[in-house]
Amino acid sequence: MAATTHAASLSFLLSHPHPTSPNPNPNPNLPLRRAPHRVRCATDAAATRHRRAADENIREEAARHRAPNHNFSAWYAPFPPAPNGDPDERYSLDEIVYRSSSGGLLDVRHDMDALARFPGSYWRDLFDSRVGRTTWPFGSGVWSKKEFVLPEIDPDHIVSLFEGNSNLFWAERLGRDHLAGMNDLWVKHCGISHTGSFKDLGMTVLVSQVNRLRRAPLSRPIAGVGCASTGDTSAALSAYCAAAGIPAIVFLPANRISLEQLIQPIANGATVLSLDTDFDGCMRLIREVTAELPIYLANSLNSLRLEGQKTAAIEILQQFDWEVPDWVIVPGGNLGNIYAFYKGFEMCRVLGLVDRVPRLVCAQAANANPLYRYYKSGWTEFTPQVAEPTFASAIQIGDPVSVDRAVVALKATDGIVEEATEEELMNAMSLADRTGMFACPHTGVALAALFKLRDQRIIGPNDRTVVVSTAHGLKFSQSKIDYHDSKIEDMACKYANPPVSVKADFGAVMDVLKKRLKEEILSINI
Ligand SMILES: Cc1ncc(COP(=O)(O)O)c(C=O)c1O
Ligand SMILES: N[C@@H](CCOP(=O)(O)O)C(=O)O
Repeated sequence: MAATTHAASLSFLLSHPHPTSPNPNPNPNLPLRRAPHRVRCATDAAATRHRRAADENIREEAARHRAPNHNFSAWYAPFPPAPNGDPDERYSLDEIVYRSSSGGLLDVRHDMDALARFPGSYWRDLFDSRVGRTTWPFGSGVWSKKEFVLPEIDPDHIVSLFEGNSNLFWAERLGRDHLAGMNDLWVKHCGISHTGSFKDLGMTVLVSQVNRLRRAPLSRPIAGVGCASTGDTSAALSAYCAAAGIPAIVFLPANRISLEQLIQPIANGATVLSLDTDFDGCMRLIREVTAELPIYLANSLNSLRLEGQKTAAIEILQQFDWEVPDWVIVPGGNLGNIYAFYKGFEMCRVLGLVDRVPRLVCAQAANANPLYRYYKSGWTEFTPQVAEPTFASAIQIGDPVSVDRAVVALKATDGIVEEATEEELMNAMSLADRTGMFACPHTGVALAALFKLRDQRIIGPNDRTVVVSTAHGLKFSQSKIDYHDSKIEDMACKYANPPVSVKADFGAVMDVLKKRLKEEILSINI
């Protein structure tokens, strides 16, 4: 352990150090300047003022435009700080460590004093100036917030697939017609992403740090990166490792993930172990294996992942022009993401980008609801469970590693935990699809929680509410096929919309359409 003499000062959990001197140094990243040594003709110069030379790639260009070092830094510290523990316990991010000396979780802490030397308006403007560009690495929604994520990493070590910057969808019809006139309902589509889930946000950070560790001068002996997965972490890990040329090893519970998820690591060249156990069993095994072999652990037990995932929260604020929504609803499984959202919102509050944080709701499948039960016990008793199968298969987790992180997030935001039965989550997903989405069952869990909280009038009609969609619906097409085939035992499948088989004959087709469109046709008097 690299204990230092510094107090583990200003964590973001402490109260807000007021932003002091504006000191907004000119943004080092924009506009891009041409290399002085490259000569272009005068007519070309105006048109291509912002373009790099043809023989230079965007990494090389970024290397020429190195941002000044403001001494921003980050390190690992125990989570939560142990009351009787060593207040100076901290570890460099270049160490390979997943647990504190007492065996607890770790958290990435930032030097908030250094960041707070710039006012909130500086950070808002800087982040806004980077959106939607191709500048390395800031074109990524994660790395556009690099100073809040991994401030010290060299851009040349970053492994990015330009993740983030995901769509924030105004769910106009779902809110108005199906949620008693909600007019400010939004869905943050984190699943419209490179590998089809929000895991890309964390994986770019983790794999970038591994890339840094493996390369000179650190040259750490890391043979590969491994994870246990319900299908999305494995897809993201495999893609980022393949992009960086690093071996990936994934442990999957046999027959419990979708075909679309399974094919992703196979296609990306990962070593795929299909194990005859559930996710919690895979998690136990990967922890044992990474303790024995030089394989770096990529699950969210590793707090680096959450640094990337928290940028989705910052992005939501940015998309609302730095206005804070009232509610954010997140489906929860291993429970890293709910904490990541809290961390992103809280960091923006502490640094003065916004003045409050939203209330968080964690939504669980009733078949895999250890957090919900804990919440209902008044946070008195946490009991891990053997999670039952659920259509929201990526959250079939009974012993979540980040349960303590989730509790901190929920307590600090006056949060709520809700659950959804299989029928509730499939109906919520299918109803959302009928209003133009193509949601995954996990998003269905979050939507079902919204329906309940709206019914109970806990969420009001004008509350600005964001539902976090965590994966792309196309990854879970079999569940939709079963639903629309009404093939699910004990489920009415009330929004099923099976295709109609019709003879290829004009009269037969007309009969079907007249029957189907009867009311619409009558209303326009054809
Ligand atoms: C699609 C999807 N949604 C939600 C979750 C829950 O995220 P977390 O495990 O961070 O709670 C996961 C993974 O667990 C997931 O893959
Ligand atoms: N849904 C996850 C489960 C593992 O979660 P992690 O965030 O701890 O990696 C998956 O897709 O594997």
